[in-house]
Amino acid sequence: MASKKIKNRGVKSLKEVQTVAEGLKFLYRQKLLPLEKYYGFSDFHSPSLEDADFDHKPMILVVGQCSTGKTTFIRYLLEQEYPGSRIGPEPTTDCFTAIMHRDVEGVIPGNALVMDPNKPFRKLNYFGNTFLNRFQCVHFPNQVLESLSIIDTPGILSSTKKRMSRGYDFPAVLRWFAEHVDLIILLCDAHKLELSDEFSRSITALRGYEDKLRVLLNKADMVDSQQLMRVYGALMWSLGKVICTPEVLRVYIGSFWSSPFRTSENRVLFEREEEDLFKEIQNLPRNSALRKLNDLVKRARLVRSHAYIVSFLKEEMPLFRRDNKKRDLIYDLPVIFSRIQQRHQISAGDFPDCANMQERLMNHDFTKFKSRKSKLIAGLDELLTTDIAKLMPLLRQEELVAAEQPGVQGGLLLEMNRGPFLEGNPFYYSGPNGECEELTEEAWVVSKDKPKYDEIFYNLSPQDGKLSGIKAKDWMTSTRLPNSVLSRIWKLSDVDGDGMLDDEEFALASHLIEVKLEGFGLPPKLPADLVPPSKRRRKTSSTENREDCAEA
Ligand SMILES: Nc1ncnc2c1ncn2[C@@H]1O[C@H](COP(=O)(O)OP(=O)(O)OP(=O)(O)O)[C@@H](O)[C@H]1O
Ligand SMILES: [Ca+2]
Repeated sequence: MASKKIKNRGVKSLKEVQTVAEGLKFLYRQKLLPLEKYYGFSDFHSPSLEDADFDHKPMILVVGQCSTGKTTFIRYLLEQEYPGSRIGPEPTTDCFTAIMHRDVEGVIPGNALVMDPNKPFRKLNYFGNTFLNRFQCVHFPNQVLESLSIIDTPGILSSTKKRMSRGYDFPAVLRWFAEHVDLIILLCDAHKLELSDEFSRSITALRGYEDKLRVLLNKADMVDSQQLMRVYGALMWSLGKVICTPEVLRVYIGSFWSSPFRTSENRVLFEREEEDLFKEIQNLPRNSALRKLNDLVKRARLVRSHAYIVSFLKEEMPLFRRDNKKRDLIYDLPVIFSRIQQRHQISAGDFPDCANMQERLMNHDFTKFKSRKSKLIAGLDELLTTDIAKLMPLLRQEELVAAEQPGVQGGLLLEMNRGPFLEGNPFYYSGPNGECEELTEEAWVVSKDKPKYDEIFYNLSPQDGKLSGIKAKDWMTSTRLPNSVLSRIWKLSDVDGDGMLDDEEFALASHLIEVKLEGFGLPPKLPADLVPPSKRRRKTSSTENREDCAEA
């Protein structure tokens, strides 16, 4: 789905805007940005927003401790390794990597990336050179990436690894990304759940964005059910200490890679979980406008509380003995917070983290703060009370249009709801019209093992030379490969799309399973030399006149 690029059309009032993104940009520039600048919001919280922040495709941030399987998960989702990625038991990823779509493959280093006005990363400049040396964008053609971008991150160090300084504020960078992405996927290792200090600090940085946070309890097939329950409990308890709303956190349990499950014990659970997760990812583009609106409202509320805090501190400063007063004010900040909350009827949730704010305030000269400017605050109140509401009809309209779109396609998401591997839609599969390969002279790669596969095929008692989807599924599931992979194999093997496998299609499926078990990737489309001989056709000028070619 093409992302909508909204040009700055010189909109003068809210009535003129045609899209939600355009409206949000207009409101931001008119009513929020002046306030942010006036009260030095970016010195305390996050840099100001730019047009690219409202236009970009949905983004997913993948975070987690070292070796929890972040890069593996991304490869699984894309069905493709990204250029330069490394996977291994030792800490491997040391860069923040934005994985994006482009027709040509390439890498853009951080310093150049923050110069590009069309990418939403310009403000990362703020985190300095050490960070930029650890930031890059890799781009290549991939169907999933046509509708979303993914951010791979360096592993959060676990307690046993010696803590080394990163040279940049890792939690602050995470927080910046958390603010700008649509979904945060936090991976944890069910097999080795030891949560470190850096983990707690990083999770704290995600506070306020819990609505985007999903936890993946990965490698869950490596432990038995009883241990899994214990790990799940321990995880929720640890997260509960750092995140205020652990009960609403969605945890997906499974093993998110294309290798077979270690045991079949919880297979059905893992499969359902993965299906739910993939559905959520698939729907990201549909919910993108609403998410951007939500984020702007959240930001506006924080800006409002910031304005009250800063102007309060300014007004409290005396002419003399300022240092003492500043110290007292910082010490009293919790009390000041609640006084402002009561006086202006602002909910505590709109306020920044108090300890963080105290730390930041130390480095500021309070006399330089600005006092209250009622006009600016009134504009902001108007934004929150009436302007956003005016965008609602546009939002509904966009949601209706988006609901018609298929959502994210490609990679493992390609075959969602297809083949006999998902409930509710057991055999439906519309054949790939006109995708028959042209007749080639190439031999069928599967031929040499066909007798071996035939034996299994006939043992499964096919009817009229074909194996039903249910029977084929039972057999394919016994390989313990995840359903998402088997579903892809099904799609590739059921060449004529009749929801059944004949002997050749079965041999092809078995061949692909072996390929997968040996650790190779699946082709996105069946290559010519894999198409079963009886399914090979010659392309003629008239489609009706397709002539079946005899077996070689
Ligand atoms: N679902 C899984 N089940 C079992 N092992 C897995 C799973 N996913 C990944 N692994 C293994 O875990 C190790 C770490 O994987 P990977 O490099 O993807 O993790 P990472 O989180 O990206 O690590 P880093 O933080 O170092 O970048 C690899 O050896 C990989 O093969
Ligand atoms: Ca990695």
